[in-house]
Amino acid sequence: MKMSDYWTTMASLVGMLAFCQTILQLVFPPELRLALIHLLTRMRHVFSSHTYFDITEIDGVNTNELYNAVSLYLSSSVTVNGAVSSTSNNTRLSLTRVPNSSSVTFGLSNNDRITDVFNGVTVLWEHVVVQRQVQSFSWRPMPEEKRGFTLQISKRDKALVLDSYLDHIVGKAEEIRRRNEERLLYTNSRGVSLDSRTHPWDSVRFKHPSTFETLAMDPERKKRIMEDLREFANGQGFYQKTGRAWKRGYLLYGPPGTGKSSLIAAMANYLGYDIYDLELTEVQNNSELRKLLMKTSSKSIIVIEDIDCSISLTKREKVKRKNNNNGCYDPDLTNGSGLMDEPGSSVTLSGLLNFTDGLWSCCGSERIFVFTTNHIEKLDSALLRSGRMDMHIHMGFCRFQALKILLKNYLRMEEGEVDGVVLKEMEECVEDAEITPADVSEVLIRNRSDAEKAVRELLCVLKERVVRRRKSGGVKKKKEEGEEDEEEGEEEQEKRALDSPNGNREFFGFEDEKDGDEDADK
Ligand SMILES: Nc1ncnc2c1ncn2[C@@H]1O[C@H](COP(=O)(O)OP(=O)(O)OP(=O)(O)O)[C@@H](O)[C@H]1O
Ligand SMILES: [Mg+2]
Repeated sequence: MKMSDYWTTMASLVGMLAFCQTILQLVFPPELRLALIHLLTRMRHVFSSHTYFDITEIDGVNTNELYNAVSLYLSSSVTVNGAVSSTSNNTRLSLTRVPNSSSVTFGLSNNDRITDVFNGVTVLWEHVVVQRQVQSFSWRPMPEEKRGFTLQISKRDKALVLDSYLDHIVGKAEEIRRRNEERLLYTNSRGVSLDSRTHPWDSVRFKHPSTFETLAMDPERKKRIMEDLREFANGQGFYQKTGRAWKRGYLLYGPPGTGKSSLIAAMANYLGYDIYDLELTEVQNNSELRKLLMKTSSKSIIVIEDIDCSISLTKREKVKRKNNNNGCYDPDLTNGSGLMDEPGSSVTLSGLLNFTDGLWSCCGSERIFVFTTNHIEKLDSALLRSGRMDMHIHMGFCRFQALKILLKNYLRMEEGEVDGVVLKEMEECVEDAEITPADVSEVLIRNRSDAEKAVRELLCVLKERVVRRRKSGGVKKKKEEGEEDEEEGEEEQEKRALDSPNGNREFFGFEDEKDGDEDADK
């Protein structure tokens, strides 16, 4: 018998069995009917070219996590770009909105089907809902309906499901869950009791609109950061294999208004993480800092803004001056700052480094530390040393690529829609103008109802700034260094400072400090 004949015969047999099932439902009493239906279903499955997997909502008495995961997963495959995909037009969708979420999710209605394609294999999902038989007594009341998903997959592709499809579904569902839930912004306040019962962090809903799409930044750098974040979030296996704590540190530096806080918000929105905004000045000592860390959840970003303004670092430098032994100061050998003078009285650099680096940083997992500063040169070399913060990101003045993103954000103007001559002029002067994205935004917001006017005014502002800077000697005639610009210079400077111990001292302002001290003494 030919293969095709074989399958045709099988298909007619399966069809016949299905027909018998329907007849049975009409003719026999319920108990007998149920038993025969079971028998016929089994026979149908034996002769069918497909394998079936049942995923019921309640497994014994416990809720089946896989059911919820499939439900969420299918809700995402139903909506692609807002359009209904991979379902026939007849498919009914149910709409749900979970508490604390602003987004609506689609789901498969009762007894409807949907196809999904994974690694080139098409599978069929059916949402099976049947009425549960009435229970006379139960310790745990069951829902009236018995719900489950049936996955139909070709027998030859069975291994695929067991190997990777279900893992894929669980991973995707987790991602959707995080995306749908609203994120929280936590902050610490002074004097909160840190006993085991109270929560030292206050939280509010975090609804910052900043995303990587709206962030005005060079697209290449943006892409690199996004890849880095994605790799981190998906890197559980890597961190386990290499024996590293599953955490990552970013140092964002640059002038005010260049988007450091906006980048943090974009990171949180991108990964769906909560933010812990740690106010270091409110933390009384290292042990309080440690307790705060212990009460953060995983999948979170722990932020310390303006780290150079933190009291601990200033104190540390004062102690360093007192203890200075011919400039051979090593922040890692001493235990940091004011500790020696005032034990336990304040947060010290070593306490902070333990917080990010030491054993305590590993309680919990999947955490990102972000420090920001306007003055990287004021930071202690111990914080900048390699291995401390994994990525140093310079947020600089607005450049042409970033400017175009801002025009799109605020005026909805694509590159082609702006007058070519004006755009060219902007390109020529934007770097010399040394304008922050915040200042550009301000001009655009002010004139957002009239895009033409906004662009004209922005060009005037840029030109004025260039003229002003030229007068004050801030702009060189023409950059002979070509593209070797200031940003590169700053990063180079940072590297050089770290490489050389003497350079280090200058770069991190140890020389300036003397003046500062003298001022203070006066
Ligand atoms: N790179 C950017 N992309 C998009 N918007 C930006 C960017 N930089 C600044 N802005 C705009 O300027 C405002 C201030 O930016 P933001 O608070 O992120 O700057 P910052 O670098 O954190 O400043 P500070 O050092 O003062 O904390 C933001 O609300 C945002 O609208
Ligand atoms: Mg900020």
